[in-house]
Amino acid sequence: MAVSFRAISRSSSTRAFSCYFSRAFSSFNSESFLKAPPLFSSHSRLPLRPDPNQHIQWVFLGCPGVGKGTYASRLSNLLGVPHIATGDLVREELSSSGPLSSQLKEIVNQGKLVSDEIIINLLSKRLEAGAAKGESGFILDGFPRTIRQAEILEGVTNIDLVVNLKLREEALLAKCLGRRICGECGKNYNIACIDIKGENGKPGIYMAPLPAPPQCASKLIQRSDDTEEVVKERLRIYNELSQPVEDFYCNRGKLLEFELPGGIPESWPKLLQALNLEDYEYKQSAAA
Ligand SMILES: Nc1ncnc2c1ncn2[C@@H]1O[C@H](COP(=O)(O)OP(=O)(O)O)[C@@H](O)[C@H]1O
Repeated sequence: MAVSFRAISRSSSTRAFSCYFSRAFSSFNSESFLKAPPLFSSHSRLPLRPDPNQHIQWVFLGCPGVGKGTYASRLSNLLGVPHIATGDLVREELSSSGPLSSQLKEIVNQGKLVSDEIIINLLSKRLEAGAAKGESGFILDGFPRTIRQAEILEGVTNIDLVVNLKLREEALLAKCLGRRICGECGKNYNIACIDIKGENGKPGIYMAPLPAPPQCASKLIQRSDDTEEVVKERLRIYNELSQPVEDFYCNRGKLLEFELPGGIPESWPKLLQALNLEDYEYKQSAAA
């Protein structure tokens, strides 16, 4: 099935982009963009076991530091679909010696967004590579971030579900500043201990640090854009651009809002419950 770009050629503002994306996606095998019914039904009370044949096209939205990567990656393991984070694609490009590298470095280190054109080019290459390996479905993390990206995505495929992760503003900065990554295996850890007291009817929130195991502890690095000044700019830009994207998916009945009640032990079971999913391995290890 060929990807049709007609749907995104409705206005002159999107026409230029549709031409660009016709080229960007021209060799892309649209198998990875086939529509499939959602995995869960909000009316069903039965917990669903992940079905390996199920095609999933989900998006994770949320502020920098909210934990999109953590939860999207856990769900991707559970559901057997790739977790595709546009931030990772940007960082891979940054660490390469490709022509885009120095241009991207300046943008990312200022906390600004990369152009829609560059980001979709990186994403379409990643999807093409995945389709060539037989990947099917995806959980997108960090895309779309602008209304234009959302419109373009909607024009080329059907997104089944958009999960909007939310966390108290006070915790976001601390979480970004505490983030550490293993330079070898790429796993994320966090040294911040967040303990916000409840006030004015708002519940408190406690998020324990996520320490690195011994094999990663000596190899921890901090992202160059996780400095206070840059994180504040990323949060400002996110807050400025996110509302129209949330409205876009809300109007289409695809948005699931999820307020994180705490760290992973509190949030993961509740998120699964909201998605009507069960993680049998996690249940067993938690009960042990
Ligand atoms: N969809 C996107 N559109 C534009 N730029 C993006 C997008 N996704 C990632 N980037 C760039 O990569 C950087 C890192 O992204 P990410 O790891 O998702 O960080 P964050 O913690 O800010 O959500 C962003 O600050 C931005 O420069």
